[in-house]
Parts: sequence; C-alpha cells; structure tokens
Amino acid sequence: SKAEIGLIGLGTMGAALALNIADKGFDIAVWNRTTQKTHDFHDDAGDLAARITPTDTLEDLVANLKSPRAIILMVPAGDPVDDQIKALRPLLDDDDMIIDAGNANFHDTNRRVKEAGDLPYLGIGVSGGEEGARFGPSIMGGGKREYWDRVAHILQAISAKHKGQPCATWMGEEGAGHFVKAVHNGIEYADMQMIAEAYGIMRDGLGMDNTAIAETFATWDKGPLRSYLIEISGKVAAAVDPETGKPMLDVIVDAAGQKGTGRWTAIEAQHLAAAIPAIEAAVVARNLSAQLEARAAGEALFGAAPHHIAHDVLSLDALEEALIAGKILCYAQGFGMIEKASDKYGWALPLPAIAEVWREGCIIRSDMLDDMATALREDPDRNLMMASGFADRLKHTHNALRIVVAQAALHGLAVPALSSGLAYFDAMRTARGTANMIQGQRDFFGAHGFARFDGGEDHHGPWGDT
Ligand SMILES: O=C(O)[C@H](O)[C@@H](O)[C@H](O)[C@H](O)COP(=O)(O)O
Repeated sequence: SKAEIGLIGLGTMGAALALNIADKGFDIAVWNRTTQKTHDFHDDAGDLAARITPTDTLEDLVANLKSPRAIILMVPAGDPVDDQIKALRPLLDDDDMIIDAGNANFHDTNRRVKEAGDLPYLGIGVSGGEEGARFGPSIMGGGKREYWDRVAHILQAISAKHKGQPCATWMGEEGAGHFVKAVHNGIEYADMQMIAEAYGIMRDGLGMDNTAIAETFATWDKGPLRSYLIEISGKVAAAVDPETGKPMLDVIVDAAGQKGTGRWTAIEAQHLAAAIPAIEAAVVARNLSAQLEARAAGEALFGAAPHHIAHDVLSLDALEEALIAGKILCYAQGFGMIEKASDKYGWALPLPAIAEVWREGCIIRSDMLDDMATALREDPDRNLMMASGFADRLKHTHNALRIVVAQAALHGLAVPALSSGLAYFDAMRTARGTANMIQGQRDFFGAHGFARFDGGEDHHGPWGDT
C-alpha cells in the first residue's frame, strides 16, 4: 500500500525522524541522494522496515505516496533546500505538500512560501537533536494553518509529550515556525554559554576538578535549574576519554562551532530593535573562542589573570542563583524578541504556547519553561522578568548574579552572557537612564533633535553658546 508521508534526506536527523514516524504507526517512503544510504537505512530499520518504503528515484518516491502527498525535506539549510524543491516540484500535483523540517533561515522560508504559490508549503522547526528526532522532538510549525492541520496528526504523534500534551504546535504563517526555532537556538546558545561561564568559574576561579564540577551540575539538576542542558553538562564534565583516560573536558578544544541559527537571531534582533544581549554575547563568545592563536598570544603578552576566588567570597549556591537570574533574564529577552517579530510580521505568535512547546523534546527543555508558560498565559505582553513569580525570583537572585559578575571581573574571568544579563536587569529597572546624554550628543553633532520632559519631540539644544 502507498505511504502516508515521504521524507527526503537520511542524515542524522532525517533518519531518526523517519524511524520515529514509522514507529508511531505511519507508513513512510524515503529517498536519499546516495541510494546506498537509503537501502542501508532500510536494512538497519529492524521491525520498522515493514513500514518504510526505500525508493531509488524521486519519481519512485512520489509514486509510492498517497495523494494528496506530503513530503518532508530534512536536508542542510540554504541552497540544498532550493535545489531539492526545484527537483521535486515538476513531479508534484497542485495539492501535494512540501515540508522543510531543517534549520532554515526564516527569511528563506518566507521566500519559498511565496515562490510555492498555491503549492502547499510548510516550514517547521524541529528541536531535540538525534535523540529528540527519534523519540520525540519539539515541533514549531509555520505556513498556512490548513496545511498544518493536514499533517498535524503525524507531527503530534511523533512529538515529545508534556503530561500527554504534544509539543508540536502551529506558530503562524510563512516562516513563523523557523523564526521561533531560530530564537529557540539563540536561547540555547545563551543557556549553554552561561553554563560554560559557570564551569569556568568553578574550574579557574574556585579550582574545582571535573568530578566536583560534575557533582555540582548533578545537584543543580535537582533544583530550579533542572533542565536537559544542565543534565548533559554534568555528564560531559564526568565523562572520561576512552583513548587517554583523561577527563573529556581536558581533551576537547575550547573553540565553539556554529551553524548559523544563533547568528541569524542576533542579526534579526538588531533589525527588530529587540534587546537580546545575552544571546548576542553567546554568539560573540563563540566567535572569540575560535581565535585560539590570538588568545594564546594574548595570554603570553598580558599574562594569565589571577583567577583564584576564595570559596567564602563566591559560594556554589551563589553561582546557582546567578544562573537562575541569568536564565530568567535571557528568556525574557528571547520572548521579548518574539513579540516584536510577531508585530512586525503580523504573525500573532502565541507566546504561552511557545513556552509550552519548549517544555519537552527540545534542547532547552526545562522545569522553568512550565512556569514561564503559566506567566505568559497570565499576561503575554508583559516582559517575563516583571511577571510576579519571576520578579520574586529575580529579587532573590540578582545580588548573587552581581557578586558572580563582579568577582569574575575582578579575577579576569570572562562571563559575557551573565554580565550582559546583569546589565539588562539594571537597565530595565532604571526609570531614568542615561540616553539623555546620547540625545544631547546626537543633537550637538548632528542636530538630530530630542524630546523634552516638559513636552515636544523635536527640540534642539543651545549648543552654539557652548
Ligand atoms: O534544537 C536542536 O535540536 C539543535 O539546536 C539543533 O538544531 C542543532 O544542534 C543546532 O542547530 C546546532 O547549532 P550550532 O551548530 O549552531 O551550535
């Protein structure tokens, strides 16, 4: 019998997703550019092979699908997606659907939706890595609602579940799904960066070894920071290299890779005038980390900073509280950006539902996201840091963040994501800031004008007299 859905691209994520779909009882037809890979995949599928139809050509794939067809693309972002659409399109009927499930830049998805015209097209963000794709990812849908509804039963069946509720939700038209996924990844970057900064303080500041660091993460994973990223950070810190017997963290080169989603989020935030300093700091930290030689030269030139921090000056409890504060401030920035994009692109993005779809399956899944969903349900337009529960938590933890950032600065430990979170907090709780000086300077050298407290928007200063 013909398959209900098709999938192109049997890389790590594609293969895992295809097995998940078959595992949930759906017949699936698959195609991959290298045919051998398709057959190896089918051979290795075990009991699920019966639900999987390996195909050698795109024509084959299309022929093995029930009409109207739905075909998932899980290929690298960028040109490979456009190339695949070009190859597939002539083979499709008008009501067949293409679903791009890769990490596309949402601007590309906006374009592809337009180029698709009447051909149904969805851009879905899929989060959770290989494990998530295989056993339950978080899925963020973008495109026409009616197209989403056509495949929602499959996407919700394969998705992660939070207390039985599928973590697969339609976000909005066009590239809304890929936009929300990009912000997810931006937050992922910042979360990972803040954890790495805490690791640096434990290693270089407090002189802890990997075992003690792993235990600390394991402890934090039982508290307010309980999350997938804290859990795996503990495992990474505890891991031993089978080749050398050394701790893995002492083997891994400290130069972070990046495939683009964090960068796109930082760039888009500037276009939206959305303040996401913790996410931007995380992208910059990756760029800096890649400068291995320059950093070594810098240490040789300036000497290593006196990193050691006394335990009575900075406790592990204070470090945990600093991470809690940093996390709340980072997510407040992320949701603030989503709200701005929602207005700009007219997507009416469902902020509470976004927090809910991130509760399970995705890389940033955590207990705190459940509380964020509740707070956003209460008032989606309020900055998350002002929501009662989170404002209370910040009142109790911002001083720990202050101590951590101050001690890190005094001891030459770079903590860009934590410190930009603190600066964001202090700026957001300062009714009378310092941009009046900026306005004065702009008007002084460029007559750009300024507003006055006693009224009027386009005033100029008496600079001629000074
Ligand atoms: O949500 C996810 O499942 C991950 O975020 C996934 O999308 C991927 O691992 C990142 O794209 C890696 O991104 P970098 O290579 O940029 O770290």
